[in-house]
Amino acid sequence: MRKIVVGSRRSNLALTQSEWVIEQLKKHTGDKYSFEIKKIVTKGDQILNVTLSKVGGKGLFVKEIEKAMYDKEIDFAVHSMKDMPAVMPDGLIIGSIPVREDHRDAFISNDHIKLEDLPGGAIVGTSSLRRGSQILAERPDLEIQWIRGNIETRLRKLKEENFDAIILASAGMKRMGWSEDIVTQYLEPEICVPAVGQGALAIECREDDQELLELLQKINDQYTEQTVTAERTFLHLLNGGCQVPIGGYAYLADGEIVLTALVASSDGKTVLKEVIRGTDPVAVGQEAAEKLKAKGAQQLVDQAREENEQG
Ligand SMILES: NCc1[nH]cc(CCC(=O)O)c1CC(=O)O
Repeated sequence: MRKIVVGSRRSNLALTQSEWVIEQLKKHTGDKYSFEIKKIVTKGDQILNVTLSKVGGKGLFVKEIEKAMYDKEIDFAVHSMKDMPAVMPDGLIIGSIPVREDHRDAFISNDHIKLEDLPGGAIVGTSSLRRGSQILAERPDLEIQWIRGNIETRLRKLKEENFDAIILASAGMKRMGWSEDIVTQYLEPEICVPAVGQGALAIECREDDQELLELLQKINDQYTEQTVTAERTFLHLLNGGCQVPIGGYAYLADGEIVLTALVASSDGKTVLKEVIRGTDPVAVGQEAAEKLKAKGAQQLVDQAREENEQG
């Protein structure tokens, strides 16, 4: 019997996701394998009081985990797809993309007041440029304030601090089994295009671990893989990092991928959006990037990067 060690961040969401993946795998393994979770503290978990986009973005949550994988202290790790960098480091691959949870953002307000009914000047907490921008595009009279911390911390801050509403990923809420009584409304992509990969998981492992790769493929979901590939191709070609509001969401309809891609300014005054259809996920992602660049997306990305570098 092989013992498979799963590296996980120590947040409740990360642990829940790792446990969920182990449960799915166990349906295919019988007692051929045993599983153990090893908790790993990442840099991103340590600096929770700084704006994420200012300290280095997505890589923050995955570096330590990848080192443990190279050192063979762990065999695989479960990440939220939206926290994954566009390009994988040498020797590691995404060995499996399981079926996606809810892709939408969840709007959560005190007293369950809907987004359209919030009074002018109401304060919405988010640390996501993408969410802030799209909320302001819809409701320019609201105020966006940065809020940080894991899901539990943000929900506590909504109650205890001066926020009228916050926005979280539905997927995180649902995975924790909390959504029903807490969420005020789910924001459809027409209102708020989700983060690329939102709701999906990425299982990362060593590329030469054939035995594990074979096992992980059993819980790979083709639909999710194709749609996420379209989204990630777009993100990669825009090369925006965390510094500019970018969103992307794809679904399949009549055998075609339908990708909605968005690049915007942080104040929500400029919103560039394209809907692209096609059968090849990579081609769809490429076309979305090209069309948005033709509309001026690259200038938005470059402008945001300059502002960020100036402090
Ligand atoms: N930004 C952090 C993050 N990364 C992944 C999730 C959970 C949802 C998912 O799997 O996409 C969250 C929380 C959130 O955005 O509210």
